[in-house]
Amino acid sequence: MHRGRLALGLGFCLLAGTGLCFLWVHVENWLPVSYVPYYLPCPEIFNMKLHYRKEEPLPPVTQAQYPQPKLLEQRPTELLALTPWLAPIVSEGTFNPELLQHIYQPLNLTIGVTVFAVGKYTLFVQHFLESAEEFFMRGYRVHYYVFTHDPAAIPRVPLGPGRLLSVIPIQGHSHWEEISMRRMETISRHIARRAHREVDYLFCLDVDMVFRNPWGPETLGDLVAAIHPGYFTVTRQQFPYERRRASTAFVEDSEGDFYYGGAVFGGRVTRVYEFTRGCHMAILADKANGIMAAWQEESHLNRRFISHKPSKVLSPEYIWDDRKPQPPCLKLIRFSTLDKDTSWLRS
Ligand SMILES: CC(=O)N[C@H]1[C@@H](OP(=O)(O)OP(=O)(O)OC[C@H]2O[C@@H](n3ccc(=O)[nH]c3=O)[C@H](O)[C@@H]2O)O[C@H](CO)[C@H](O)[C@@H]1O
Ligand SMILES: [Mn+2]
Repeated sequence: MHRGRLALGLGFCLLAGTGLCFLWVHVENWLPVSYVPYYLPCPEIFNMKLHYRKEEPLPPVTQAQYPQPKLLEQRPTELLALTPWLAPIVSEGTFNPELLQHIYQPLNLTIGVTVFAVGKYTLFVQHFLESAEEFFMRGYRVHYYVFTHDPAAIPRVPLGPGRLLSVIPIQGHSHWEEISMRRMETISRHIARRAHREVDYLFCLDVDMVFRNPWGPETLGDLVAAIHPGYFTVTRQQFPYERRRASTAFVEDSEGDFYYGGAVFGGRVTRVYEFTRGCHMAILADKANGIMAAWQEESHLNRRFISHKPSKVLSPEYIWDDRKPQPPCLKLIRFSTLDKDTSWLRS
């Protein structure tokens, strides 16, 4: 009698167990997959629902051998106007501002700008915003996003009609490299959470800079890069790319088009999302391997622009440096880095 009950009980347990296993296999297929490699410093990004678009991202360009395009290819005072992949290189004289105004003004676009002001860099915000109000996308709707550890330190600069300022609190970091590199992560999250609903295009700029001449709709494009003022006359072997194979930002001697500056990039908000997210992932992979690229996020940006070509390139008019004299090939300077006391600022 006892044996019979035991056998029945065991049989029931076996049946229930098999049933539960079967159910689990099916339910598991429906659960969202989460990839959380244990070693990553910020694994939450893998669990966030960041994809809000339906389009598929463009596949990366695989390595190809071709001669380096030279900005000063023709005459010393004339800049190249087209890349080998047919992206326009924007400089004074290559576009008609009135015509562009007629085309872009009716589109009622909103242009976003991200700037970071952490630590002593809050000192730059006033001059940056005042000069942007004078020269940046005049007559367009503009939304400035200022990321800072200290919102009280951000001055309330008077803004023109249709122009908005959002101050977004972020965590400060003790190392300037970390502050600078973390921008890729913060920007991609900010687009996913908020900016994709608020702006059509987004420019990501350094704050230690000022606008000196008009920056208008000629700069709008899907994915926009700016040629670094320090390297437009040298060969690609001399570009300060990351040259250690251990880094995800590694670039071969035979690769590279222009050396782009980390202080200016942008494009359509969805493309900037993909771009910053890709750079952030590469930075995380380097971190996991205990490596920091030669020029931090600028190295990752340059690596990514080799395989994901910009659709528009801005000449150094859009990213100059006050410490350099204006060369004859640049008819005007539109946006420039201030001569700053770097060691004091970063201390
Ligand atoms: C000439 C030169 O050396 N250029 C490099 C340097 O650019 P920069 O000297 O332009 O770097 P930077 O000191 O302007 O830092 C970049 C930006 O990060 C923000 N920020 C940075 C530090 C800080 O304590 N608080 C803060 O808010 C701020 O918006 C600043 O504009 O560093 C970058 C790496 O990031 C790139 O490698 C550049 O090639
Ligand atoms: Mn800077």
